[in-house]
Amino acid sequence: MTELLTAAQMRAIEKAAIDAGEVTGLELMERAGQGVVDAIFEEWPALRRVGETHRAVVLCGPGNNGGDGFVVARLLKEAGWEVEVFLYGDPKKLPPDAKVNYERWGQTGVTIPLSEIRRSYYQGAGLVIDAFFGTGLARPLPLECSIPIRDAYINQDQPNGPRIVALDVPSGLCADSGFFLHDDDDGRNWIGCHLTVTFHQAKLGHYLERGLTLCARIIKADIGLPPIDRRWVRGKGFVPPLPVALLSSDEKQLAGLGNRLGKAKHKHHKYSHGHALILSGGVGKGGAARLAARGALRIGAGAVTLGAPPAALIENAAQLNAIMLTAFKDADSLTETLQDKRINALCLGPGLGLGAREKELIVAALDQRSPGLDPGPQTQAARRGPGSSPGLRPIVLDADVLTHLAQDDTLFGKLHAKCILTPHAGEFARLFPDFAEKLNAPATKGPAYSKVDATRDAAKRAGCVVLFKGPDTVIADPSGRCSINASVYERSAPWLATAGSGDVLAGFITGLLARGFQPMQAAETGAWLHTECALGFGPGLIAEDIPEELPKVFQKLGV
Ligand SMILES: NC(=O)C1=CN([C@@H]2O[C@H](COP(=O)(O)OP(=O)(O)OC[C@H]3O[C@@H](n4cnc5c(N)ncnc54)[C@H](OP(=O)(O)O)[C@@H]3O)[C@@H](O)[C@H]2O)[C@@H](O)CC1
Ligand SMILES: Nc1ncnc2c1ncn2[C@@H]1O[C@H](COP(=O)(O)OP(=O)(O)O)[C@@H](O)[C@H]1O
Ligand SMILES: [K+]
Repeated sequence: MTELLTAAQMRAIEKAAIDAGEVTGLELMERAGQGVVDAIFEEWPALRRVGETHRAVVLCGPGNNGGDGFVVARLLKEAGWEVEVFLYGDPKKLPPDAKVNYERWGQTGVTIPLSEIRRSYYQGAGLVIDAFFGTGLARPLPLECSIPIRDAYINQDQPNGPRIVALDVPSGLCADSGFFLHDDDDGRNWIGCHLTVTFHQAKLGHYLERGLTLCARIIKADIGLPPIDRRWVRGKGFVPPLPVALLSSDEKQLAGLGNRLGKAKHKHHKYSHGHALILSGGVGKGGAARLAARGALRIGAGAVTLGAPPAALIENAAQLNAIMLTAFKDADSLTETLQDKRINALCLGPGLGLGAREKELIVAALDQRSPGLDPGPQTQAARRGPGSSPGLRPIVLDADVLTHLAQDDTLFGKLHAKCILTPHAGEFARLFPDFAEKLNAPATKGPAYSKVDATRDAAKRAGCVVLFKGPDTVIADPSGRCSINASVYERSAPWLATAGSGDVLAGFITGLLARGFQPMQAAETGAWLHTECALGFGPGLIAEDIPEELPKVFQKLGV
């Protein structure tokens, strides 16, 4: 699984390798620069053609990101390019490795102070290298630096305008949060690029917030560092928190998922695949719950029952076939239904309603204890896992339930380790106003408080898994385990932002819980499959299409 790193984790990995004598900082910088040049030629093979004049403008900053820029300048020059290098800052103050590369570059070319750059420099340039700031950005991007990048961006519209390549991160972007650091609204955030080449591992900021649009495309250059060492993570002092997993489509992850999803195959009857109960709202309000129910059934729950108020039974009966239907007059009837130990996962929220009856239903669902509860097919794993609390049913809490929880501290206090909260940004802000305020405050200093921080804090406070939706869906549990399901780059599916899509996601997760998945695993797998369905269907997708795409995704996974 791909791990996303913070700037501090990246520095710690680098330091450990250097301290162990495995590599020097200078070697890492050389490999970084070489990795960038290789990535550029791979991305745009025409730039490699010999016998043609190619020109590059390299914009260097005062730290090691600038040092990488000097290496790129030298290597391009060695490949026959005309190269102009500009430096923001005082060359005498460059850190040691960057200074060595500044001097090496000085043997073949000149370095011009950034203050002398003019728009005309971009004319005829095939490449602009943004090496102002990387993981060390601590304050907003100086205007002096953002203007040249903006000018390059303007020039890109000219015939043969330059391709802009960001080293590590587009300068100005906080590598931990994906926020653009700024202290006012003066247009500094006019940055962007065509390609971001990062080193060793991608950083959190590439997959969060503005990073999703500013990085354009990410290539990871291998600079020969070892993977993050688990012992450091467990040992005292090593840059906690844990690295964040990126839910991607790499082969290892696909094989693991296929394996897990395929596990229930050989069970004997429908109830050994679990039984999910989804509560619906009143008359005319059942669509969201029906979408969730369809999602739960398609994802493999053996049986799915929709619980509706008596007045809404006929309306639901007219629309459901494989999904069973039952009436809940009040909380007592829910408690009675929950005597059925085969019901092993619940979903409350989509279209449920905001009245007193619904609140009582939530209390009944959260309070229920059933000592003989069937934990589902993956019994052993479920018993061992952190969310295992015998007798408690896993519950997905979405939509209206999140509003109830935001309004009532007692209700919030009833959350337990088998709950999963699935807020979108608005719901998150109602539920966790203090974390949302920190998250939405202007990001002026690096590292800025991120969506990962907010989701981890929320999971800790709630004592359960929180899945914070968006194109960058962040999932965390109270222990700090965290992952991102990012619908960007090769997994971009903006058409997933369609009415009812979140209800289907809630249903997917509920169905996986019924199948015995642990809460964190159910949330991660549900979110990943949700995006895969959208990718498989393509534009034009409506919420009803999402569950119907699952069989094809399963086929691809070999389930
Ligand atoms: N880690 C690794 O394994 C490898 C890392 N490598 C490369 O190193 C990069 C990280 O280098 P880095 O730590 O020197 O930070 P970088 O981003 O160049 O900037 C720091 C400088 O900028 C300054 N400064 C900050 N904000 C500012 C602002 N707004 N306005 C003005 N100044 C500001 C800050 O000054 P200070 O805050 O101390 O005053 C400091 O002088 C990384 O992204 C990658 O490209 C590779 O070589 C391969 C291996
Ligand atoms: N730009 C986007 N790209 C990909 N997925 C998105 C995007 N915007 C939202 N989503 C996803 O779409 C779903 C929307 O859910 P939600 O906001 O609850 O909508 P609804 O209430 O209409 O179902 C979530 O799973 C979210 O992660
Ligand atoms: K940069």
